[in-house]
Amino acid sequence: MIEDTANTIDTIAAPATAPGTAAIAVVRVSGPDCAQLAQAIFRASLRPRQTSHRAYRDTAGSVVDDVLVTYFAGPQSYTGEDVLEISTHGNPLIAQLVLDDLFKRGCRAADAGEFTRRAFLNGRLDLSQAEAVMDLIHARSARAIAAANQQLRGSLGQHLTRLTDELLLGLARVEAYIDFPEEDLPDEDRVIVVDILNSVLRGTQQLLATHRYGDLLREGIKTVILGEPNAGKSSLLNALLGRERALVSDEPGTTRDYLEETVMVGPHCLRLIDTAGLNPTPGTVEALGIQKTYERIEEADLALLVLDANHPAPPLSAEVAHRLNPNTTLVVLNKVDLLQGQPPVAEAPDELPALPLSTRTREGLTTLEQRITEIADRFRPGDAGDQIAINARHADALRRATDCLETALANLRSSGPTELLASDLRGVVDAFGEIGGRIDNEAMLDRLFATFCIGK
Ligand SMILES: Nc1nc2c(c(=O)[nH]1)N(C=O)[C@@H](CNc1ccc(C(=O)N[C@@H](CCC(=O)O)C(=O)O)cc1)CN2
Ligand SMILES: Nc1nc2c(ncn2[C@@H]2O[C@H](COP(=O)(O)OP(=O)(O)OP(=O)(O)O)[C@@H](O)[C@H]2O)c(=O)[nH]1
Ligand SMILES: [Mg+2]
Repeated sequence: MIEDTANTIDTIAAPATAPGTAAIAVVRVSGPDCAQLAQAIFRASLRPRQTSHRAYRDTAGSVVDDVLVTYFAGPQSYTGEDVLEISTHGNPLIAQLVLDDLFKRGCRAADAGEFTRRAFLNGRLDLSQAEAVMDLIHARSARAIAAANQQLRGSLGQHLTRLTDELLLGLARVEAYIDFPEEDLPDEDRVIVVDILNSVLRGTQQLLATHRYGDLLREGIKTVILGEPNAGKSSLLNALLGRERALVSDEPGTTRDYLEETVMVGPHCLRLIDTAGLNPTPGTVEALGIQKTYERIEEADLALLVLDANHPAPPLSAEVAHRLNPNTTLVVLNKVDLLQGQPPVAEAPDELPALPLSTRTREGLTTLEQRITEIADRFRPGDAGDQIAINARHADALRRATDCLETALANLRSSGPTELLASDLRGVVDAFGEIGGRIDNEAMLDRLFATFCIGK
């Protein structure tokens, strides 16, 4: 048992790799006891950041496994603390024996996210980077990985630092006048501060505009497949998915209730929703299904309208037509394998973009995937630069920042009290700081004011 030292930080341990049989399993340990643990378990002092091949011996001195072990001396580690990484043979039982032994030696089981939490608390990552680690692990598309990678490298933090620095220049001018309550903010300062606030507001709105794309990346692009009964909607879902997920039959009205599946299309993740066919004269149950189809169209980011290419397209009902956005709708003229070289009979309604396809021969499927990718890429707002895609927590903070900025601008227009103006600007600084998890804004302000000349 490791003695409890004056240091109250626990040494935590947990599997770092997923459970199950694999080539290797990694157990990660972080905290002040790592060096002592390494000495006791491997009977050697490990050189930091060098991987050694050792026998893992438990408290009884028996060899548990033949492992590779790496010791990281804090603060040069992922968590900023001393870290041990132990790679065992990839049998979950072996990893469990190692963990049990580590617990016997005084380690505590790590809570979910605790290694990254420690990295944040030790200043290795800001909060948006810590979130990016989680985003990376859960990313379900190449685009989502790219965005999370950028955020992990600090892109969002850098944007916010720029906006904060700009704002602080304005705040400094305002603060300078708080000490002279009898004097009003001079006009030349007022103009400068208004410019600054407008510029920060624009930057904030650019970041906010990436929220929808962030949601699409994190949750997948909701793509509804709709169309007349028997057109091949379920067959299209199966074709995109690459497996027979949905029931397919030559009987119209096969799909009664909608069903949803996640699929990768190029670099994007789609939440594909197969719906009940739009029968103009439905039975009772069918009508319920069609009502649900309308609701799914309403919520969708993207719509695939499937028509049978072999006969004229039925007119789109008003309920459907008004819910379809021409920029995010593709018409699939299906079953072109039956056309025998003739052009499609069906025409896309309302000049919607259409493409021929056969779920049977898979002709046109690659083109469809490309077109979907093009539309999905357009969801990414261009003006916030690179790959920023904020999450709901960021959006919440940025909305509060926007409110404070707008109040501050109104205050400047009406020559309101300088104290209130300063307090609103501090509100913006706080909201920006919250995104990076910065608690101590006061210290940041002190640092900046120390370099800024406010003695007018
Ligand atoms: N084996 C292993 N692979 C891994 C991780 C890990 O913790 N262990 N990571 C965890 O998720 C990611 C890599 N992230 C890491 C980030 C920083 C440091 C680190 O030691 N940083 C030190 C040294 C700087 C350097 O040499 O790069 C530091 O920041 O001071 C390690 C891993 C993905 N792959
Ligand atoms: N020849 C040919 N037949 C197809 C093609 N795609 C689908 N089918 C057939 O068309 C019929 C209907 O297919 P489904 O996928 O069930 O059609 P659906 O649109 O989901 O139909 P409902 O759920 O009833 O609205 C089935 O017999 C399919 O095998 C195709 O590209 N070519
Ligand atoms: Mg169907």
